[in-house]
Amino acid sequence: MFDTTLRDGAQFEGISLTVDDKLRVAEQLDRLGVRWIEGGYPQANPRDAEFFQRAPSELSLETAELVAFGSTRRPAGKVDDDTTLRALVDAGVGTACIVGKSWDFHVTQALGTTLDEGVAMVGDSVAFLRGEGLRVFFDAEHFFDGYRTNPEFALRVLEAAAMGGAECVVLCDTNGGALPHEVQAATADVVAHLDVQVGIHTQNDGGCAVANSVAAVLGGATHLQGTVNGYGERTGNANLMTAIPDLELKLGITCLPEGRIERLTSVSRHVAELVNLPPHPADPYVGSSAFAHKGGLHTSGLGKAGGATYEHIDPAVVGNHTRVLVSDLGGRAGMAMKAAELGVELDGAAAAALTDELKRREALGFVYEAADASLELLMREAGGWRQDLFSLEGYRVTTYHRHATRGGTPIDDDDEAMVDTEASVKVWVGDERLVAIGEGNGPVNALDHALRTALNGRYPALARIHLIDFRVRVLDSSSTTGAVVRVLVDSTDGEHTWTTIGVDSNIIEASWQALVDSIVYGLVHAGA
Ligand SMILES: CC(=O)SCCNC(=O)CCNC(=O)[C@H](O)C(C)(C)COP(=O)(O)OP(=O)(O)OC[C@H]1O[C@@H](n2cnc3c(N)ncnc32)[C@H](O)[C@@H]1OP(=O)(O)O
Ligand SMILES: CC(=O)C(=O)O
Repeated sequence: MFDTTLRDGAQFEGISLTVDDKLRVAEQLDRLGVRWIEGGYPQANPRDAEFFQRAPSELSLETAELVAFGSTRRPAGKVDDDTTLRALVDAGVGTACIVGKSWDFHVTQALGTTLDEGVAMVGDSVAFLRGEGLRVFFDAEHFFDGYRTNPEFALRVLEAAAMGGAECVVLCDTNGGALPHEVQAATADVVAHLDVQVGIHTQNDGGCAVANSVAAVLGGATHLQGTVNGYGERTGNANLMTAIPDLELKLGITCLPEGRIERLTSVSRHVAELVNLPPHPADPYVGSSAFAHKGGLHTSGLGKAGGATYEHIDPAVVGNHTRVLVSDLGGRAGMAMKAAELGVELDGAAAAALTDELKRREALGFVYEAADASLELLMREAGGWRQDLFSLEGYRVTTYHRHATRGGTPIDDDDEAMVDTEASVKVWVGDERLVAIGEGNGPVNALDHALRTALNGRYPALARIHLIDFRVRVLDSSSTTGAVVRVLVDSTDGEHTWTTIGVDSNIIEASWQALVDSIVYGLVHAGA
Protein backbone atom coordinates (compact mmCIF):
# COMPACT_ATOMS: atom_id res chain seq x y z
CA MET A 1 0.00 0.00 0.00
CA PHE A 2 1.55 3.22 -1.22
CA ASP A 3 -0.29 6.38 -0.18
CA THR A 4 0.10 9.53 -2.25
CA THR A 5 -2.35 11.79 -0.41
CA LEU A 6 0.47 14.22 0.38
CA ARG A 7 1.62 14.38 -3.26
CA ASP A 8 -1.14 13.54 -5.78
CA GLY A 9 -3.83 14.22 -3.16
CA ALA A 10 -2.39 17.73 -2.74
CA GLN A 11 -3.03 18.26 -6.49
CA PHE A 12 -6.81 18.11 -5.74
CA GLU A 13 -8.69 21.38 -6.22
CA GLY A 14 -9.31 22.96 -2.81
CA ILE A 15 -6.47 21.26 -0.92
CA SER A 16 -3.56 23.35 0.30
CA LEU A 17 -1.70 21.82 3.22
CA THR A 18 0.70 23.51 5.60
CA VAL A 19 3.76 21.57 6.71
CA ASP A 20 2.04 20.94 10.05
CA ASP A 21 -1.04 19.59 8.22
CA LYS A 22 1.20 17.28 6.19
CA LEU A 23 2.84 15.94 9.32
CA ARG A 24 -0.57 15.29 10.89
CA VAL A 25 -1.82 13.50 7.75
CA ALA A 26 1.33 11.34 7.73
CA GLU A 27 0.61 10.32 11.33
CA GLN A 28 -2.88 9.19 10.31
CA LEU A 29 -1.52 7.20 7.38
CA ASP A 30 0.94 5.46 9.67
CA ARG A 31 -1.90 4.79 12.12
CA LEU A 32 -3.78 3.12 9.30
CA GLY A 33 -0.72 1.04 8.49
CA VAL A 34 0.19 1.83 4.86
CA ARG A 35 3.69 0.70 3.87
CA TRP A 36 4.74 3.84 1.94
CA ILE A 37 3.88 7.51 2.32
CA GLU A 38 4.74 9.71 -0.65
CA GLY A 39 5.43 12.91 1.25
CA GLY A 40 5.66 15.36 -1.65
CA TYR A 41 7.76 16.78 -4.43
CA PRO A 42 10.78 18.32 -2.65
CA GLN A 43 11.96 20.29 -5.67
CA ALA A 44 8.52 21.75 -6.38
CA ASN A 45 8.09 24.11 -3.44
CA PRO A 46 9.58 25.12 -0.08
CA ARG A 47 6.67 23.52 1.83
CA ASP A 48 7.42 20.03 0.54
CA ALA A 49 11.16 20.53 1.06
CA GLU A 50 10.49 21.64 4.67
CA PHE A 51 8.25 18.60 5.21
CA PHE A 52 11.16 16.28 4.40
CA GLN A 53 13.49 18.33 6.65
CA ARG A 54 11.15 18.23 9.64
CA ALA A 55 9.76 14.70 9.24
CA PRO A 56 12.73 12.77 10.74
CA SER A 57 12.58 14.66 14.05
CA GLU A 58 8.81 15.26 14.22
CA LEU A 59 7.37 11.95 13.00
CA SER A 60 7.88 8.58 14.57
CA LEU A 61 6.50 6.23 11.96
CA GLU A 62 5.81 2.65 12.99
CA THR A 63 4.67 0.94 9.81
CA ALA A 64 5.32 3.43 7.02
CA GLU A 65 8.40 4.82 5.29
CA LEU A 66 8.55 8.17 3.54
CA VAL A 67 9.10 8.42 -0.20
CA ALA A 68 10.13 11.57 -2.08
CA PHE A 69 8.61 12.22 -5.51
CA GLY A 70 10.14 13.82 -8.60
CA SER A 71 10.57 13.36 -12.32
CA THR A 72 13.32 12.09 -14.58
CA ARG A 73 16.08 14.40 -15.78
CA ARG A 74 15.25 16.99 -18.43
CA PRO A 75 15.63 16.09 -22.15
CA ALA A 76 19.26 16.42 -23.27
CA GLY A 77 20.18 17.26 -19.68
CA LYS A 78 22.64 15.59 -17.36
CA VAL A 79 21.70 13.64 -14.25
CA ASP A 80 24.56 15.12 -12.18
CA ASP A 81 23.31 18.69 -12.38
CA ASP A 82 19.57 17.99 -12.54
CA THR A 83 17.86 19.95 -9.76
CA THR A 84 14.94 17.51 -9.43
CA LEU A 85 17.18 14.47 -8.99
CA ARG A 86 19.44 16.40 -6.58
CA ALA A 87 16.39 17.39 -4.49
CA LEU A 88 15.42 13.72 -4.22
CA VAL A 89 18.87 12.79 -2.95
CA ASP A 90 18.83 15.74 -0.53
CA ALA A 91 15.36 14.86 0.81
CA GLY A 92 17.04 12.48 3.23
CA VAL A 93 14.72 9.53 2.60
CA GLY A 94 15.68 6.03 1.53
CA THR A 95 13.25 5.75 -1.39
CA ALA A 96 12.40 7.94 -4.37
CA CYS A 97 9.51 7.62 -6.79
CA ILE A 98 10.13 9.25 -10.16
CA VAL A 99 7.71 9.80 -13.00
CA GLY A 100 8.66 9.37 -16.65
CA LYS A 101 6.78 9.29 -19.91
CA SER A 102 5.74 5.96 -21.43
CA TRP A 103 3.42 7.31 -24.16
CA ASP A 104 5.29 8.18 -27.39
CA PHE A 105 2.89 11.08 -28.04
CA HIS A 106 3.95 12.74 -24.77
CA VAL A 107 7.65 12.25 -25.43
CA THR A 108 7.50 13.96 -28.80
CA GLN A 109 4.86 16.59 -27.92
CA ALA A 110 5.20 17.45 -24.21
CA LEU A 111 8.93 16.83 -23.84
CA GLY A 112 9.73 17.73 -27.45
CA THR A 113 12.40 15.06 -27.81
CA THR A 114 13.04 11.74 -29.54
CA LEU A 115 11.78 8.36 -28.36
CA ASP A 116 15.37 7.17 -27.80
CA GLU A 117 16.08 10.18 -25.57
CA GLY A 118 12.80 9.53 -23.74
CA VAL A 119 13.99 6.02 -22.89
CA ALA A 120 17.48 7.27 -21.93
CA MET A 121 16.00 9.91 -19.55
CA VAL A 122 14.29 7.12 -17.63
CA GLY A 123 17.20 4.68 -17.52
CA ASP A 124 19.81 7.33 -16.62
CA SER A 125 17.69 8.87 -13.88
CA VAL A 126 16.88 5.60 -12.17
CA ALA A 127 20.51 4.48 -12.37
CA PHE A 128 21.70 7.83 -10.94
CA LEU A 129 19.40 7.57 -7.91
CA ARG A 130 20.39 3.93 -7.36
CA GLY A 131 24.02 5.03 -7.50
CA GLU A 132 23.23 7.57 -4.74
CA GLY A 133 22.00 4.67 -2.60
CA LEU A 134 18.23 5.19 -3.00
CA ARG A 135 15.60 2.54 -3.63
CA VAL A 136 13.61 3.62 -6.69
CA PHE A 137 10.01 3.19 -7.80
CA PHE A 138 9.24 4.27 -11.35
CA ASP A 139 5.83 5.80 -12.19
CA ALA A 140 5.22 5.11 -15.89
CA GLU A 141 3.06 8.11 -16.74
CA HIS A 142 0.25 7.45 -19.29
CA PHE A 143 1.24 3.78 -19.45
CA PHE A 144 -2.16 2.49 -20.61
CA ASP A 145 -2.56 5.13 -23.34
CA GLY A 146 1.00 4.44 -24.46
CA TYR A 147 0.52 0.68 -24.39
CA ARG A 148 -2.64 1.03 -26.51
CA THR A 149 -0.97 3.08 -29.25
CA ASN A 150 2.69 1.97 -29.15
CA PRO A 151 3.16 -1.04 -26.86
CA GLU A 152 6.71 -1.61 -28.01
CA PHE A 153 7.80 1.86 -26.83
CA ALA A 154 5.81 1.65 -23.58
CA LEU A 155 7.50 -1.65 -22.70
CA ARG A 156 10.96 -0.27 -23.67
CA VAL A 157 10.49 2.49 -21.11
CA LEU A 158 9.60 -0.02 -18.39
CA GLU A 159 12.62 -2.16 -19.34
CA ALA A 160 14.91 0.88 -19.10
CA ALA A 161 13.60 1.59 -15.59
CA ALA A 162 14.05 -2.04 -14.55
CA MET A 163 17.55 -2.22 -16.06
CA GLY A 164 18.48 1.03 -14.28
CA GLY A 165 17.57 -0.63 -10.98
CA ALA A 166 13.96 0.35 -10.27
CA GLU A 167 12.52 -2.23 -7.92
CA CYS A 168 8.93 -1.47 -8.89
CA VAL A 169 7.49 -0.15 -12.15
CA VAL A 170 4.13 1.48 -11.54
CA LEU A 171 1.67 1.50 -14.43
CA CYS A 172 -0.17 4.82 -14.35
CA ASP A 173 -3.56 5.56 -15.89
CA THR A 174 -2.72 9.25 -15.85
CA ASN A 175 -5.70 10.48 -17.86
CA GLY A 176 -7.99 8.15 -15.93
CA GLY A 177 -9.86 6.88 -18.98
CA ALA A 178 -8.94 3.19 -19.01
CA LEU A 179 -11.43 0.42 -18.28
CA PRO A 180 -10.86 -2.57 -15.98
CA HIS A 181 -10.64 -5.27 -18.67
CA GLU A 182 -7.82 -3.48 -20.52
CA VAL A 183 -5.98 -2.62 -17.30
CA GLN A 184 -6.07 -6.26 -16.20
CA ALA A 185 -4.85 -7.56 -19.58
CA ALA A 186 -2.06 -4.96 -19.93
CA THR A 187 -0.87 -5.52 -16.36
CA ALA A 188 -0.79 -9.28 -16.87
CA ASP A 189 1.31 -8.73 -20.02
CA VAL A 190 3.82 -6.52 -18.14
CA VAL A 191 4.01 -8.98 -15.25
CA ALA A 192 4.83 -11.76 -17.74
CA HIS A 193 7.39 -9.56 -19.50
CA LEU A 194 9.41 -8.11 -16.58
CA ASP A 195 11.26 -9.44 -13.61
CA VAL A 196 10.53 -6.57 -11.22
CA GLN A 197 7.56 -5.79 -9.03
CA VAL A 198 4.64 -4.18 -10.90
CA GLY A 199 2.46 -1.50 -9.38
CA ILE A 200 -0.70 0.40 -10.31
CA HIS A 201 -1.65 4.10 -10.05
CA THR A 202 -5.05 5.13 -11.40
CA GLN A 203 -6.94 8.40 -11.75
CA ASN A 204 -10.73 8.46 -11.56
CA ASP A 205 -11.77 10.33 -14.71
CA GLY A 206 -13.90 7.44 -15.97
CA GLY A 207 -15.14 6.63 -12.47
CA CYS A 208 -13.06 3.41 -12.57
CA ALA A 209 -10.00 4.21 -10.45
CA VAL A 210 -10.77 1.64 -7.76
CA ALA A 211 -12.09 -0.93 -10.24
CA ASN A 212 -8.94 -0.46 -12.34
CA SER A 213 -6.73 -0.90 -9.26
CA VAL A 214 -8.49 -4.13 -8.36
CA ALA A 215 -8.25 -5.29 -12.00
CA ALA A 216 -4.50 -4.60 -12.01
CA VAL A 217 -4.09 -6.60 -8.81
CA LEU A 218 -6.00 -9.46 -10.46
CA GLY A 219 -3.58 -9.06 -13.39
CA GLY A 220 -0.61 -9.50 -11.04
CA ALA A 221 0.23 -6.04 -9.63
CA THR A 222 1.45 -6.18 -6.03
CA HIS A 223 1.97 -2.46 -5.31
CA LEU A 224 -1.05 -0.17 -5.15
CA GLN A 225 -0.91 3.62 -5.13
CA GLY A 226 -3.91 5.68 -4.02
CA THR A 227 -5.07 8.35 -1.62
CA VAL A 228 -7.30 8.81 1.39
CA ASN A 229 -10.85 9.60 0.25
CA GLY A 230 -9.68 9.53 -3.38
CA TYR A 231 -8.24 13.06 -3.35
CA GLY A 232 -6.05 13.73 -6.40
CA GLU A 233 -5.56 15.63 -9.64
CA ARG A 234 -8.89 16.46 -11.40
CA THR A 235 -11.44 13.78 -10.38
CA GLY A 236 -9.01 12.18 -7.99
CA ASN A 237 -7.06 8.99 -7.46
CA ALA A 238 -7.97 5.46 -6.50
CA ASN A 239 -9.68 5.82 -3.13
CA LEU A 240 -7.72 3.64 -0.72
CA MET A 241 -10.68 3.73 1.67
CA THR A 242 -12.50 1.63 -0.95
CA ALA A 243 -9.65 -0.27 -2.59
CA ILE A 244 -8.19 -1.60 0.68
CA PRO A 245 -11.40 -3.24 1.94
CA ASP A 246 -12.26 -4.45 -1.57
CA LEU A 247 -8.93 -6.27 -1.70
CA GLU A 248 -8.84 -7.43 1.92
CA LEU A 249 -12.45 -8.31 2.52
CA LYS A 250 -13.54 -9.50 -0.93
CA LEU A 251 -10.35 -11.01 -2.34
CA GLY A 252 -8.54 -11.99 0.85
CA ILE A 253 -5.42 -10.01 -0.16
CA THR A 254 -3.72 -8.56 2.90
CA CYS A 255 -3.06 -4.82 2.52
CA LEU A 256 -2.58 -3.58 6.09
CA PRO A 257 -1.08 -5.02 9.26
CA GLU A 258 -3.42 -7.14 11.38
CA GLY A 259 -6.16 -5.16 13.16
CA ARG A 260 -5.74 -1.90 11.22
CA ILE A 261 -8.64 -2.08 8.76
CA GLU A 262 -11.07 -1.17 11.55
CA ARG A 263 -9.36 2.25 11.69
CA LEU A 264 -10.41 2.99 8.11
CA THR A 265 -13.46 5.14 8.92
CA SER A 266 -11.76 7.20 11.61
CA VAL A 267 -8.67 7.83 9.44
CA SER A 268 -10.88 8.84 6.50
CA ARG A 269 -12.76 11.38 8.63
CA HIS A 270 -9.70 12.64 10.46
CA VAL A 271 -7.86 13.30 7.18
CA ALA A 272 -10.98 15.03 5.78
CA GLU A 273 -10.78 17.39 8.77
CA LEU A 274 -7.07 17.99 8.21
CA VAL A 275 -7.50 18.83 4.52
CA ASN A 276 -10.59 20.88 5.41
CA LEU A 277 -13.00 19.19 3.01
CA PRO A 278 -16.35 17.76 4.11
CA PRO A 279 -16.38 13.95 4.15
CA HIS A 280 -18.50 12.53 1.33
CA PRO A 281 -21.50 10.76 2.90
CA ALA A 282 -21.92 8.24 0.08
CA ASP A 283 -18.31 7.01 0.08
CA PRO A 284 -18.30 3.19 0.18
CA TYR A 285 -17.34 1.57 3.51
CA VAL A 286 -16.46 4.81 5.38
CA GLY A 287 -19.21 7.31 4.43
CA SER A 288 -21.89 8.24 6.96
CA SER A 289 -24.50 6.88 4.51
CA ALA A 290 -22.55 3.70 3.69
CA PHE A 291 -24.68 1.69 6.10
CA ALA A 292 -27.68 4.07 6.48
CA HIS A 293 -31.02 2.44 5.63
CA LYS A 294 -34.05 4.43 4.56
CA GLY A 295 -36.45 2.33 2.46
CA GLY A 296 -39.16 0.59 4.49
CA LEU A 297 -38.51 -2.79 2.83
CA HIS A 298 -34.85 -2.50 3.79
CA THR A 299 -35.35 -1.53 7.44
CA SER A 300 -38.01 -4.19 7.86
CA GLY A 301 -35.64 -6.88 6.51
CA LEU A 302 -32.83 -5.54 8.68
CA GLY A 303 -35.07 -5.72 11.77
CA LYS A 304 -36.03 -9.34 11.04
CA ALA A 305 -32.75 -10.89 10.02
CA GLY A 306 -29.99 -8.37 10.74
CA GLY A 307 -27.42 -6.53 8.67
CA ALA A 308 -26.76 -9.37 6.22
CA THR A 309 -30.10 -8.55 4.53
CA TYR A 310 -28.98 -5.16 3.21
CA GLU A 311 -25.30 -4.74 4.12
CA HIS A 312 -22.48 -6.24 2.07
CA ILE A 313 -20.15 -6.44 5.08
CA ASP A 314 -20.36 -5.96 8.83
CA PRO A 315 -19.76 -2.17 9.15
CA ALA A 316 -17.79 -2.64 12.39
CA VAL A 317 -15.04 -4.37 10.39
CA VAL A 318 -14.12 -0.98 8.85
CA GLY A 319 -15.01 1.03 11.96
CA ASN A 320 -18.38 2.24 10.67
CA HIS A 321 -21.88 1.50 11.96
CA THR A 322 -25.45 0.86 10.85
CA ARG A 323 -27.90 3.75 10.90
CA VAL A 324 -31.63 3.71 10.33
CA LEU A 325 -33.24 6.77 8.75
CA VAL A 326 -36.90 7.50 9.21
CA SER A 327 -38.82 9.31 6.53
CA ASP A 328 -42.00 9.01 4.50
CA LEU A 329 -40.31 6.17 2.61
CA GLY A 330 -40.30 4.00 5.74
CA GLY A 331 -42.74 2.03 7.86
CA ARG A 332 -43.31 0.84 11.44
CA ALA A 333 -40.30 -1.48 11.56
CA GLY A 334 -37.85 1.31 10.72
CA MET A 335 -39.54 3.60 13.25
CA ALA A 336 -39.21 0.98 16.00
CA MET A 337 -35.53 0.38 15.13
CA LYS A 338 -34.78 4.09 15.11
CA ALA A 339 -36.49 4.47 18.51
CA ALA A 340 -34.28 1.69 19.87
CA GLU A 341 -31.19 3.42 18.38
CA LEU A 342 -32.18 6.68 20.12
CA GLY A 343 -32.99 4.90 23.38
CA VAL A 344 -36.72 5.76 23.32
CA GLU A 345 -39.34 3.16 24.26
CA LEU A 346 -42.06 2.99 21.61
CA ASP A 347 -44.65 0.21 21.49
CA GLY A 348 -46.10 -1.11 18.23
CA ALA A 349 -49.23 1.08 18.33
CA ALA A 350 -47.18 4.22 19.07
CA ALA A 351 -44.70 3.35 16.29
CA ALA A 352 -47.58 2.92 13.81
CA ALA A 353 -49.23 6.21 14.88
CA LEU A 354 -45.93 8.09 14.69
CA THR A 355 -45.21 6.63 11.24
CA ASP A 356 -48.49 8.14 9.99
CA GLU A 357 -47.81 11.46 11.74
CA LEU A 358 -44.31 11.58 10.31
CA LYS A 359 -45.60 11.02 6.75
CA ARG A 360 -48.05 13.88 7.28
CA ARG A 361 -45.27 16.16 8.54
CA GLU A 362 -42.84 15.21 5.78
CA ALA A 363 -45.55 16.19 3.27
CA LEU A 364 -45.47 19.65 4.91
CA GLY A 365 -41.70 19.89 4.44
CA PHE A 366 -40.16 18.40 7.58
CA VAL A 367 -37.20 16.03 7.01
CA TYR A 368 -36.54 14.05 10.14
CA GLU A 369 -33.56 12.10 8.80
CA ALA A 370 -31.67 15.40 8.97
CA ALA A 371 -32.94 16.28 12.46
CA ASP A 372 -32.49 13.41 14.89
CA ALA A 373 -33.06 15.62 17.95
CA SER A 374 -36.50 16.81 16.81
CA LEU A 375 -37.33 13.21 15.86
CA GLU A 376 -36.39 12.00 19.33
CA LEU A 377 -38.71 14.59 20.91
CA LEU A 378 -41.54 13.50 18.59
CA MET A 379 -40.93 9.87 19.55
CA ARG A 380 -41.01 10.69 23.24
CA GLU A 381 -44.31 12.53 22.73
CA ALA A 382 -45.73 9.57 20.78
CA GLY A 383 -44.91 7.45 23.84
CA GLY A 384 -46.91 9.81 26.09
CA TRP A 385 -44.10 12.12 27.34
CA ARG A 386 -44.74 15.88 27.53
CA GLN A 387 -42.01 18.40 28.06
CA ASP A 388 -42.78 20.41 31.22
CA LEU A 389 -39.69 22.64 31.20
CA PHE A 390 -41.63 25.65 29.94
CA SER A 391 -44.64 26.46 27.80
CA LEU A 392 -45.05 29.39 25.50
CA GLU A 393 -47.72 32.03 25.96
CA GLY A 394 -46.41 34.12 23.09
CA TYR A 395 -43.53 35.92 21.47
CA ARG A 396 -43.19 39.11 19.47
CA VAL A 397 -40.30 40.27 17.28
CA THR A 398 -39.74 43.73 15.87
CA THR A 399 -37.06 44.87 13.50
CA TYR A 400 -36.55 48.58 12.94
CA HIS A 401 -34.56 49.66 9.91
CA ARG A 402 -33.67 53.33 10.21
CA HIS A 403 -32.39 54.72 6.92
CA ALA A 404 -29.32 56.92 6.81
CA THR A 405 -31.00 59.53 4.65
CA ARG A 406 -34.22 61.48 4.81
CA GLY A 407 -35.63 62.70 1.50
CA GLY A 408 -32.25 61.93 -0.12
CA THR A 409 -30.33 64.08 2.41
CA PRO A 410 -28.02 62.36 4.91
CA ILE A 411 -29.35 62.69 8.46
CA ASP A 412 -25.89 63.64 9.62
CA ASP A 413 -22.41 63.32 8.17
CA ASP A 414 -21.36 59.94 9.54
CA ASP A 415 -24.79 58.39 9.96
CA GLU A 416 -25.27 54.89 8.53
CA ALA A 417 -28.38 52.75 8.13
CA MET A 418 -29.21 51.02 11.44
CA VAL A 419 -31.13 47.75 11.89
CA ASP A 420 -32.24 46.93 15.44
CA THR A 421 -34.08 43.77 16.40
CA GLU A 422 -35.87 43.19 19.67
CA ALA A 423 -37.89 40.18 20.84
CA SER A 424 -40.18 39.71 23.79
CA VAL A 425 -41.06 36.26 25.08
CA LYS A 426 -43.77 35.22 27.56
CA VAL A 427 -43.40 31.70 28.94
CA TRP A 428 -44.72 29.71 31.86
CA VAL A 429 -42.58 27.53 34.10
CA GLY A 430 -45.09 25.60 36.20
CA ASP A 431 -47.57 28.27 37.28
CA GLU A 432 -45.08 31.11 37.15
CA ARG A 433 -45.35 33.56 34.24
CA LEU A 434 -41.99 34.84 32.98
CA VAL A 435 -41.62 37.76 30.58
CA ALA A 436 -38.34 38.88 29.06
CA ILE A 437 -36.94 41.03 26.31
CA GLY A 438 -33.90 40.20 24.20
CA GLU A 439 -31.93 42.15 21.64
CA GLY A 440 -30.02 40.56 18.82
CA ASN A 441 -28.44 41.04 15.45
CA GLY A 442 -31.43 39.30 13.89
CA PRO A 443 -34.81 37.87 14.91
CA VAL A 444 -33.59 34.38 15.84
CA ASN A 445 -30.71 35.78 17.87
CA ALA A 446 -33.10 38.16 19.67
CA LEU A 447 -35.61 35.37 20.39
CA ASP A 448 -32.82 33.14 21.68
CA HIS A 449 -31.66 35.92 24.05
CA ALA A 450 -35.20 36.65 25.23
CA LEU A 451 -35.98 32.98 25.95
CA ARG A 452 -32.70 32.51 27.80
CA THR A 453 -33.35 35.67 29.85
CA ALA A 454 -36.86 34.46 30.72
CA LEU A 455 -35.54 31.07 31.86
CA ASN A 456 -32.52 32.63 33.57
CA GLY A 457 -31.53 30.73 36.68
CA ARG A 458 -34.11 27.99 36.22
CA TYR A 459 -31.91 25.66 34.19
CA PRO A 460 -28.15 26.13 34.73
CA ALA A 461 -27.42 23.64 31.88
CA LEU A 462 -28.79 26.26 29.44
CA ALA A 463 -25.51 28.17 29.72
CA ARG A 464 -23.69 25.30 27.99
CA ILE A 465 -26.12 25.03 25.06
CA HIS A 466 -25.16 27.07 22.00
CA LEU A 467 -26.43 27.33 18.45
CA ILE A 468 -23.62 26.60 16.01
CA ASP A 469 -25.31 26.60 12.62
CA PHE A 470 -28.56 27.77 11.08
CA ARG A 471 -29.73 26.76 7.59
CA VAL A 472 -32.82 27.94 5.73
CA ARG A 473 -34.27 26.38 2.63
CA VAL A 474 -37.21 27.70 0.64
CA LEU A 475 -39.49 24.76 -0.15
CA ASP A 476 -41.84 26.15 -2.80
CA SER A 477 -39.89 28.88 -4.51
CA SER A 478 -42.81 29.55 -6.90
CA SER A 479 -44.59 31.28 -4.00
CA THR A 480 -41.66 33.76 -3.76
CA THR A 481 -41.80 35.67 -0.45
CA GLY A 482 -44.90 33.72 0.67
CA ALA A 483 -43.07 30.38 0.40
CA VAL A 484 -42.85 27.72 3.08
CA VAL A 485 -39.36 27.54 4.57
CA ARG A 486 -37.50 24.82 6.39
CA VAL A 487 -35.04 25.82 9.12
CA LEU A 488 -32.42 23.44 10.48
CA VAL A 489 -30.49 24.44 13.60
CA ASP A 490 -27.33 22.70 14.82
CA SER A 491 -26.56 23.06 18.52
CA THR A 492 -23.92 21.86 20.94
CA ASP A 493 -23.31 21.52 24.65
CA GLY A 494 -19.56 21.44 24.01
CA GLU A 495 -19.53 17.65 23.89
CA HIS A 496 -22.38 16.57 21.62
CA THR A 497 -24.07 18.23 18.68
CA TRP A 498 -27.66 17.82 17.59
CA THR A 499 -29.96 19.09 14.85
CA THR A 500 -33.52 20.32 15.12
CA ILE A 501 -36.07 21.41 12.55
CA GLY A 502 -38.90 23.86 12.02
CA VAL A 503 -41.20 24.38 9.02
CA ASP A 504 -43.62 27.24 8.42
CA SER A 505 -44.54 29.88 5.87
CA ASN A 506 -43.17 32.39 8.41
CA ILE A 507 -39.39 32.15 8.70
CA ILE A 508 -39.46 33.42 12.30
CA GLU A 509 -42.00 30.79 13.37
CA ALA A 510 -40.00 28.02 11.62
CA SER A 511 -36.88 29.26 13.42
CA TRP A 512 -38.71 29.40 16.76
CA GLN A 513 -39.81 25.74 16.40
CA ALA A 514 -36.23 24.63 15.70
CA LEU A 515 -34.89 26.84 18.52
CA VAL A 516 -37.33 25.49 21.11
CA ASP A 517 -36.64 21.87 20.09
CA SER A 518 -32.92 22.56 20.38
CA ILE A 519 -33.20 23.95 23.91
CA VAL A 520 -35.66 21.29 25.11
CA TYR A 521 -33.50 18.49 23.70
CA GLY A 522 -30.35 19.96 25.26
CA LEU A 523 -32.01 20.39 28.67
CA VAL A 524 -33.61 16.92 28.64
CA HIS A 525 -30.24 15.35 27.86
CA ALA A 526 -28.61 17.43 30.60
CA GLY A 527 -31.09 15.86 33.03
CA ALA A 528 -33.14 19.06 33.63
C1 LIG B 1 1.09 12.80 -13.55
C2 LIG B 1 1.53 13.60 -12.39
O1 LIG B 1 0.72 13.90 -11.57
S1 LIG B 1 3.15 13.96 -12.30
C3 LIG B 1 3.27 15.13 -11.00
C4 LIG B 1 2.71 16.44 -11.37
N1 LIG B 1 2.86 17.35 -10.27
C5 LIG B 1 3.36 18.54 -10.42
O2 LIG B 1 3.70 18.99 -11.51
C6 LIG B 1 3.43 19.39 -9.17
C7 LIG B 1 4.76 20.07 -8.95
N2 LIG B 1 5.27 20.75 -10.12
C8 LIG B 1 5.91 21.98 -10.06
O3 LIG B 1 5.96 22.63 -9.01
C9 LIG B 1 6.56 22.50 -11.30
O4 LIG B 1 5.86 22.01 -12.44
C10 LIG B 1 8.05 22.05 -11.37
C11 LIG B 1 8.82 22.72 -10.21
C12 LIG B 1 8.21 20.54 -11.26
C13 LIG B 1 8.66 22.48 -12.70
O5 LIG B 1 8.43 23.85 -12.86
P1 LIG B 1 8.98 24.62 -14.16
O6 LIG B 1 10.43 24.31 -14.32
O7 LIG B 1 8.57 26.03 -14.02
O8 LIG B 1 8.26 23.90 -15.40
P2 LIG B 1 6.71 23.87 -15.81
O9 LIG B 1 5.86 23.52 -14.64
O10 LIG B 1 6.33 25.13 -16.54
O11 LIG B 1 6.70 22.70 -16.90
C14 LIG B 1 7.03 21.37 -16.56
C15 LIG B 1 8.35 21.01 -17.22
O12 LIG B 1 8.69 19.65 -16.85
C16 LIG B 1 8.93 18.89 -18.05
N3 LIG B 1 8.55 17.51 -17.77
C17 LIG B 1 7.34 16.99 -17.81
N4 LIG B 1 7.43 15.68 -17.52
C18 LIG B 1 8.72 15.39 -17.31
C19 LIG B 1 9.41 14.22 -17.00
N5 LIG B 1 8.78 13.08 -16.78
N6 LIG B 1 10.75 14.30 -16.84
C20 LIG B 1 11.39 15.46 -17.00
N7 LIG B 1 10.77 16.61 -17.29
C21 LIG B 1 9.45 16.57 -17.46
C22 LIG B 1 8.04 19.56 -19.08
O13 LIG B 1 8.46 19.24 -20.39
C23 LIG B 1 8.27 21.03 -18.75
O14 LIG B 1 9.54 21.40 -19.26
P3 LIG B 1 9.80 22.80 -20.05
O15 LIG B 1 9.72 23.84 -18.99
O16 LIG B 1 11.17 22.63 -20.59
O17 LIG B 1 8.72 22.90 -21.05
C1 LIG C 1 2.35 9.75 -11.52
C2 LIG C 1 0.97 10.18 -11.58
O1 LIG C 1 0.50 10.82 -10.66
C3 LIG C 1 0.17 9.82 -12.75
O2 LIG C 1 0.71 9.38 -13.73
O3 LIG C 1 -1.05 10.03 -12.68
